[in-house]
Amino acid sequence: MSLLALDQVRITNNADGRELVKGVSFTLEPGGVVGIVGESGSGKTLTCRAALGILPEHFVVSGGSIELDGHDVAALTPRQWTGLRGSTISAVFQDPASYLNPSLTIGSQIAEVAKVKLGLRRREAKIKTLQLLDSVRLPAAVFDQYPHELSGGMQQRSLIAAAIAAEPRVLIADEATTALDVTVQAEILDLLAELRESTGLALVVVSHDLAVVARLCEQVLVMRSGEVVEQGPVERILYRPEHDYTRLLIEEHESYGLERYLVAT
Ligand SMILES: Nc1ncnc2c1ncn2[C@@H]1O[C@H](COP(=O)(O)OP(=O)(O)OP(=O)(O)O)[C@@H](O)[C@H]1O
Repeated sequence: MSLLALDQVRITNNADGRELVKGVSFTLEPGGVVGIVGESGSGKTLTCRAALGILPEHFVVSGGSIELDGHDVAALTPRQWTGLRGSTISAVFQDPASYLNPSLTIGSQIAEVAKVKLGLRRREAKIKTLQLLDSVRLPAAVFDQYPHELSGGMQQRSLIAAAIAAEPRVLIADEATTALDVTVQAEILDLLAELRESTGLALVVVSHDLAVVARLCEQVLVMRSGEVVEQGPVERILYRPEHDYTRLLIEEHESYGLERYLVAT
C-alpha cells in the first residue's frame, strides 16, 4: 500500500466554478520522492494543499481520490485530519519567517509541536527539540534564539525541525528553498535527502525550478495550467523530454549545464 496516492485528482474553485487542477495522479512509497514542477499558477500548491486537507475556502476536490496511509481523505472528519496532519503528513513552505512567531524562541516553537502532537511533558519536549535541532544540523544554542537572530537558511531548518517533530511519514516541501540563495538552497535539499535516508521520510518536492526537483527526485510531474503534461523518471524527463513545455523548462537551465540538475554521485 502506498503512503500517499493521488488518482486523477481535480480541484475546483466553487466560488467561480473554475477547475484549477485537472487530473493529477501519483503514488508515493515510504522513502520515495516525487517532484512537481511547473510555472507559477499551474496548480502545484493546490495539489499539495488537497493532500494536506488545507484547501482554501470554496476550493474542493471535485474529482478523483486521495489516499493517505490507507485513508480515503474525502471521508475524514476535521478531527481525524488534525490527528493525521503533522504526524502522518507535514509540510514546509516558502518564506520561513512568516511561519515563525517572532516573539517566541525557536526552541519553544518546536517543543510546542512535540508537546501537542506527541503528548510530551516540558522536559521531554526540550530533549526531543534538542535532538531535532541536531538532526537538521543546527547548534543547540538555537533553542534559545528568536527567529530574527537566524539567517533564512537557519529559519528554514528550524521549520523543517518543527515539521518533522511529530515523526510524519510524508513531508511536502513546497518551494521550500525558493527564497534562499543557491548555496543555502543546496544545503537544505541535501538535508532533506539525509532525513529521507536516515528516517525513511517520503518527500513531495514542489518547485518552479527543475534543478531543485531533479536534485532530489526519482519521479517528476510537469504541470502547466492545472494539467500534468508529462510524468516519469527524472532521467527520462531531463534527457528525453517528450513535451515542448518540458523542453522549455530544461532550456531555461541550459546556461548552467545539465550537471547542475543531478546530485554529485
Ligand atoms: N486562495 C486562492 N484564491 C483564489 N485563487 C487561488 C487561490 N489559490 C490558488 N488560486 C488559483 O489557483 C491556480 C493554481 O494555483 P497554485 O497556487 O496551485 O499554483 P502553483 O503552481 O503552486 O503556483 P505558485 O508557484 O505561484 O505557488 C492559480 O490560477 C491561482 O490563481
